Amino acid sequence: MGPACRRAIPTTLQQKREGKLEGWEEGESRPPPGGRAVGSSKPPRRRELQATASSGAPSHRAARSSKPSDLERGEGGLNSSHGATGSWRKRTVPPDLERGGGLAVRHGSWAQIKIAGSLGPSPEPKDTSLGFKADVIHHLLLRTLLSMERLKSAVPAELRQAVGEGTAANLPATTSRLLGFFDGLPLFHQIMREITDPELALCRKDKGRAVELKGQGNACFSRREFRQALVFYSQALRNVPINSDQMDVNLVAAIYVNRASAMHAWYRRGMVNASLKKYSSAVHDLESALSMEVTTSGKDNIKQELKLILQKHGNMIEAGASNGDRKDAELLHTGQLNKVVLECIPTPDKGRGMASPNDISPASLIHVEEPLAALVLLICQIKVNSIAIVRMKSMDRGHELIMNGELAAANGAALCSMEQVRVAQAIYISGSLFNHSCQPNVHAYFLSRALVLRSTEFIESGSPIELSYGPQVGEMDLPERQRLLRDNYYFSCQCSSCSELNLSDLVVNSLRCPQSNCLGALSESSNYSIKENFAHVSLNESRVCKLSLPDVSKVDEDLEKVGKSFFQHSGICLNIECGCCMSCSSHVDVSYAVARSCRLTSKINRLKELTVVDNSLITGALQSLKQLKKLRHPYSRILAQVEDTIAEAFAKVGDQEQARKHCEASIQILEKLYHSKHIIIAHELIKLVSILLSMGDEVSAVAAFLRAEAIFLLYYGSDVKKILPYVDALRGTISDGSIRAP
Ligand SMILES: C[S@@+](CC[C@H](N)C(=O)[O-])C[C@H]1O[C@@H](n2cnc3c(N)ncnc32)[C@H](O)[C@@H]1O
Repeated sequence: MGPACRRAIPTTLQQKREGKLEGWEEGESRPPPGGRAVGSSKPPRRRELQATASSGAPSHRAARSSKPSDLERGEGGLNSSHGATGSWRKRTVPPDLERGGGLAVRHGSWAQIKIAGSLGPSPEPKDTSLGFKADVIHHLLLRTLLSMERLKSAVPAELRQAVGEGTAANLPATTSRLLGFFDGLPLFHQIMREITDPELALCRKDKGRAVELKGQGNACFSRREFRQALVFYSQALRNVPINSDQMDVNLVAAIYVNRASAMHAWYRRGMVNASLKKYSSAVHDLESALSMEVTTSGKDNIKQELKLILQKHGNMIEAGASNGDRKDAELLHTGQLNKVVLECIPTPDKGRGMASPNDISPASLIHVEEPLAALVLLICQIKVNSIAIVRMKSMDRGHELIMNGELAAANGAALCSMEQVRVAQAIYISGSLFNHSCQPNVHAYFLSRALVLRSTEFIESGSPIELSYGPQVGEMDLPERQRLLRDNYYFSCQCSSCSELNLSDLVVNSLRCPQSNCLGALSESSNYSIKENFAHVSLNESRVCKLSLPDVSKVDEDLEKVGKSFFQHSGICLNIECGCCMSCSSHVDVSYAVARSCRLTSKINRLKELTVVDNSLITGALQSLKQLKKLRHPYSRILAQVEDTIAEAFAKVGDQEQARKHCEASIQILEKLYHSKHIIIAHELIKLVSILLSMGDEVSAVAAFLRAEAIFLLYYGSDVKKILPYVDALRGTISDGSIRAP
């Protein structure tokens, strides 16, 4: 089914539609959500679309239904006209169709397929040139048109217009023309054969079963399980009797329309989400819609909507709003207008720290502070209570190409790698009251020398507000973080990631279990001794720290698979030495595995040093990758890095399909090590965008870009333009459609 078209409907016709039809027919006692109880005098529900209207969404969007019409008898559903106020409305039926069974087709819009099966006394069924009773023809046509968009898009524009603008007076003429057209269309006959084939459609019918399946479909729809709803509706159609003697016209129509609604739910939900400024959700829904869409015109419409979302998103940044969630955006607004209240509070194990008496929404501006100017020292050695001023530096020409609008021409050769470089060290009086966390909830960056802090997640009132002094979970394992903090800042980290077992630390530098079906991790250097509900971590002989073990009922599936022993043996003493699987206790020779892994990694990394890469080098690197995967844990950082290196090499030789595959593999690992909204994922997604654009896959590029942008906004808010100007340039390029495959 194609998405609702964005075409304006002439006012007079629209007015006719809006004014004409009354009366919801008896039928469904419990329509799917938002569909109004048929026959009820209550106004239809407004929940989602009211929100749409109040968010100032364009009216053509507000007018679309996000519910199944379950109109059953031909008049439920929504009018897809411009100028709607965003409330639910009855679907109106053009006057020309009120006389009996009939249909009108408007290109590109499922919602505009009108069914008027029982609006008035049906005329006597007429035999047609096809030899079917007229009512059967109509419903077979309906079935055809609803389930096979191909047929709909085959109708010439002129005929579509004639049908669309038809009046009661010329109904016989227009429907005859339509039938005449279909009669001469081989595709139509093929579809008719399929529909009337007893094997496929007309035998083994059971109306009771069809009703039951339709009910199950509706129940799924109510729960928003659209895929399953679709399955039930399709099964219902297979069971419903379709012949002139037994066919329950209304039942057939209802199932088709509900099925169409289920198929279309993603699209409509995407539109509603877009109107609510939930851009990430909107992109997800539209991608689902795109994957189900079979027609080129429908796909084009969805792609068009994706681009529009991108533009809207851009406007939102202009307005200073940040992430894609409406609630967050509202909270952010408050947060920005009324500066977040901060309190310096005592903490149990880190001295003083910062918190707020209020909840803080993601991307809120927490703090801005100029340094004590006299004490700004270039790359000075003073570390305690001073903060390193860092800048993001491009490591290749990718960003420059974006800014110049030349990314596509570069054919993915430059992948927009970024690195952080320290340019100065300074003292910030209030800034130095923020404690460190290896999984911070605040991101620190600099506008010139001013320190800016922004929340990257929701922070509950009273919770510690902490930034990272450098080391972070995902980037390095626990012993390394502890060492760095001790060496540079002279404290032993007590943050939550250094106090409780977490997945990332177990896998980041790990070897893989030799048992092929085991996801267990093997540390190459740390030993764990489990006593009661704690794991004591040591490196060689020296103690690193003590971790509490999370409740097994609360740990995620991955952590349980990776470190089963931690949970199975809680309460008793157990040692897990390095080289021993944390899940099944299998052993590997650590020194051999590590040495071989190093050799393989450096072979692959040679690709990075070469400006010209040839295919034989890549083939060698792929072989090394294969071997490396046998040694390293699938979520290990080394694998993420080499996947990234190989992606870049493939991009350089112009094999974008392979570049994409490896870039995506790298992102998947990084999502395990960090989290899906970490800024490192955003930088990787920009590389992916560059690859996708080189492939000419604009739709996927837009989706990846939106994800990246949402993360950047979380970290930099409206400052993203100043810190990462290429993001804005890239958005402009994508949304004005100027990038084409080279
Ligand atoms: C920049 S100051 C932060 C404010 C400090 N807590 C205070 O009371 O003034 C850095 C010091 O705070 C403590 N600290 C900060 N983060 C910590 C952490 N994650 N674990 C333990 N101590 C921490 C350490 O003593 C560190 O040297």
